[in-house]
Amino acid sequence: MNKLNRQQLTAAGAAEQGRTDAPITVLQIGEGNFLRGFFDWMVHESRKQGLFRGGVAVTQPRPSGKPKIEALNGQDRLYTLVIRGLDNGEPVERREIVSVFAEAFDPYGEWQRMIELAVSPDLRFVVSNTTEAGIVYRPETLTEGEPIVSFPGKIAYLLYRRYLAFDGASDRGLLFLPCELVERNGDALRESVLQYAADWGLPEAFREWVTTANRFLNSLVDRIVAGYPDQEQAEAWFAEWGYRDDLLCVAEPYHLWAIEGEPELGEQLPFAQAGLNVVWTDSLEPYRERKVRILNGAHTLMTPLGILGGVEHVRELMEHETLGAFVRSTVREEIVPTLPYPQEEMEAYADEVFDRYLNPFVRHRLYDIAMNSVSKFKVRLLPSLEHYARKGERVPDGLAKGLAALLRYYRVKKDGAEYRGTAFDGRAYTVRDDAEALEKLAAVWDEAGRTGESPERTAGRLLACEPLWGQDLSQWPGLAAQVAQIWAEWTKGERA
Ligand SMILES: NC(=O)c1ccc[n+]([C@@H]2O[C@H](COP(=O)([O-])OP(=O)(O)OC[C@H]3O[C@@H](n4cnc5c(N)ncnc54)[C@H](O)[C@@H]3O)[C@@H](O)[C@H]2O)c1
Ligand SMILES: O=P(O)(O)OC[C@@H](O)[C@@H](O)[C@H](O)[C@H](O)CO
Repeated sequence: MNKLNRQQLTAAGAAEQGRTDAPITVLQIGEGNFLRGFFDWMVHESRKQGLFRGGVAVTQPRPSGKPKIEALNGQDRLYTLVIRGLDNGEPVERREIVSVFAEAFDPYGEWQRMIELAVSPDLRFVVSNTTEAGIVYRPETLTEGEPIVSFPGKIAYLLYRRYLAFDGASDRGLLFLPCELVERNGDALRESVLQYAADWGLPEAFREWVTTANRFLNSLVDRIVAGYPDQEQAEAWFAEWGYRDDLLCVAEPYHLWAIEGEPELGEQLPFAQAGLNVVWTDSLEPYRERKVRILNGAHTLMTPLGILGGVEHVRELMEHETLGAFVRSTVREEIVPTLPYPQEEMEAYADEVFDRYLNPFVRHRLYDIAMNSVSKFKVRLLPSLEHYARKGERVPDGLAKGLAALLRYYRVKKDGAEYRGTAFDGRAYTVRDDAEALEKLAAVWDEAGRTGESPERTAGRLLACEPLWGQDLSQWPGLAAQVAQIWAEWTKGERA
């Protein structure tokens, strides 16, 4: 069977969407599922209605993402998005062949192309999704002619080339739309960019231009994009559609993009006009906190415990008698009360989220959600624990159990290039996270194994890893003992 290619577009009568002559107005840093199931789909929907004419050039943010770029090019830069789930209680299943990519290339191999795009007069938007680990400042040397590794470092250099190319013209700045679930993601990106500019001694006038001629919009994205489905489902669809698609992606119907900015910006990005749930607001905070702390927080809460207990998907976990009840009660009784907004609204959102988790058509793998769980914990769950610690109260049981599970999940050993842990039933799993985080946590667990120290001491040393948590959690009275107590219960076989 053939791979997806442009002929299928023609067959689907979608020639207009298949246009390849639209100018590239968007540079996309991120080839992952989320952007394909969210931003690119929005561009696709807007193009279908003739509201947006630009094309997207997509690049991967890390050298390791190259295979997906190659896979995209291997199918004419097309992919299929299936939107599946309950929409206002009604089951929906829609298939779209998304054709917004005018180019897909490896910025590490084709650095010159990246620079050409950066200085293109057509370019107007830069969209990104590099996970929380991507918008991070890590000192890096600037060597002319060589690609910059980090995402914000790349932007700093590319913006400098644009500044030089247009002689610092104030109308040649770009609109940045980072989708990372980082608090005030636009501000965070801008600050990192400025830090690189300062490190590299770029002129003050350039730094001024970065802040005055460019817009780094803070935004909050909300849609569960589960990515590639189970193979059995994929094969059934391929047989039905008559083509194979390595980049097949499944998402739920629900979507929300809250963007902090004046509504007039919507004229440049006409997503709301296309009928999409895109909200321009002057205050993102309520949207952000509600979503990150409840929806993402609950994901981060359930993931380590689920994987350790041999559960594979979110829905399966929510249907599990004890684990599902654990998640619901921790969210309702321990997370919702920490949010400074009307409680009824927060409870209603939590219930809506539980329903989304139960979407019978989306199989969202805990293992996918588990990637980079350390930085996710810091942003998504730790603020809820802090709410209690700040008041001098003990961390409530559910949140403490989530933390204990996270630390136990990171009981890993290096095995070749991977870090491997062992679930409660002895099965091995691989943990994907920042190398420094893995190295640090593995070292603490290794020492614990060698010295036979008390579990409370091990918990204390894990909690003291300040660079991982942003603070020394071992200083919170009683927390190490609480974690050790939960581990002891698991050792006795009380695991749910
Ligand atoms: N999938 C969803 O439902 C969803 C919903 C909302 C937000 N998000 C955002 O998407 C992220 C996960 O992306 P996905 O679902 O597309 O998964 P994915 O695995 O398909 O893609 C992850 C992307 O992040 C990049 N990345 C990973 N670690 C990085 C690092 N250290 N530095 C730079 N880039 C890095 C990868 O190269 C890839 O492009 C989340 O962290 C969140 O910010 C996802
Ligand atoms: O996408 P991640 O890996 O940052 O986090 C996993 C999930 O919490 C996340 O994808 C949610 O499903 C999403 O944020 C819903 O909008």
